[in-house]
Amino acid sequence: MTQAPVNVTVTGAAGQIGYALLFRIASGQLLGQDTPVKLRLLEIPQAVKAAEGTALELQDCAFPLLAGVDIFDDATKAFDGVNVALLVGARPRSKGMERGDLLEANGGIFKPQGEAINAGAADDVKVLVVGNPANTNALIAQSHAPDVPAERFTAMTRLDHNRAIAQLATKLGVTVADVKKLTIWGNHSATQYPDIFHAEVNGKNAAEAVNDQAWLADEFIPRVAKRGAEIIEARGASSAASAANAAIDHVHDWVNGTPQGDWVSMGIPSDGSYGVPEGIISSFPVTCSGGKYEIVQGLEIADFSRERIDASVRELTEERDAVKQLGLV
Ligand SMILES: NC(=O)C1=CN([C@@H]2O[C@H](COP(=O)(O)OP(=O)(O)OC[C@H]3O[C@@H](n4cnc5c(N)ncnc54)[C@H](O)[C@@H]3O)[C@@H](O)[C@H]2O)C=CC1
Ligand SMILES: O=C([O-])CC(=O)C(=O)O
Repeated sequence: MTQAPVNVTVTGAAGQIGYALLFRIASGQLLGQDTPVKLRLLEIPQAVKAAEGTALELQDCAFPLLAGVDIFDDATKAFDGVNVALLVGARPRSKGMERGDLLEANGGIFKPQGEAINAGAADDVKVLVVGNPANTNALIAQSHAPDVPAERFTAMTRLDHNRAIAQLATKLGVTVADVKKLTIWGNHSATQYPDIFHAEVNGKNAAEAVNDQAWLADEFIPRVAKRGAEIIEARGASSAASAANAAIDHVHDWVNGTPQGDWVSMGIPSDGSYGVPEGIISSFPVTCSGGKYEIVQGLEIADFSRERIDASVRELTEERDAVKQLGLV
């Protein structure tokens, strides 16, 4: 081992994404093969026993990079000294629950977690919110962590990004490695906009290579945007391994950088770029280097894209206004 362990806190550790995520973090796929990790698992009291079971299995893997596993049911303790926080545990929508109820229930989770991050996180903390509604949950946590730089709070749209790359590669009969510069704009919801107009396939413009507006508007965009529902319908449970994979990709690239000539999609606090209101946590094309991300600037946005970006951003501002009314931000 070449350095001190990095503290990685995972909330909802006993859930299905947690189970797919923890082993990959412990094996070095999150931060790299030179970086030992200490896992700090946060669960609600009823699920601590299940988290303990997962910890036994982590031990049984004898991962050389795993420097320890601690389990908590108290957010303040779980986030003490955290360098990378993966906020996965969230309140799912139950039958008859209105959107406002869902936002309020999640406020009860992400407000205290934001406060705990503010109180105890390491100076270099990076936060990824996976639990839905991810963008607005990230906004809630961020607004309760005034001492942490706002840009450290991010929301996951990497699963949407990866889904879009895979659909595009299938359509064009190329490999996923041939597809670059795809963008997810907006919310991690059915209003998100997967944009292929700046994407490249083997160096050629992807929209020109597709040359099929009907496929783009009526198949590709809705398929990517509603893929979560398609998985639930097929599997009887929501995406777990692919969500964990995307969380690994998101943090890995944030920490280690994006490859030259490509970019990724991250839900990040808007700086006003591309007409997205400052402060809301919306998905943008970004490049990462030296542990920081930067929005890709200067992309031309035609009317087709503008309408769709605006619709998703409108939903995000409505969510922000709703949590504002609830006193959560
Ligand atoms: N952003 C994205 O692309 C995706 C987001 N998701 C979301 O990720 C979240 C987790 O999904 P799953 O693991 O499948 O759910 P799950 O229900 O299997 O697990 C959630 C876990 O969170 C725990 N939890 C609840 N409240 C908590 C709290 N206050 N502190 C700590 N832990 C808490 C629960 O006990 C449970 O073990 C859901 O909100 C889901 O909608 C899922 C797929 C993709
Ligand atoms: O829809 C869900 O609950 C899970 C999700 O976010 C996704 O698969 O994109």
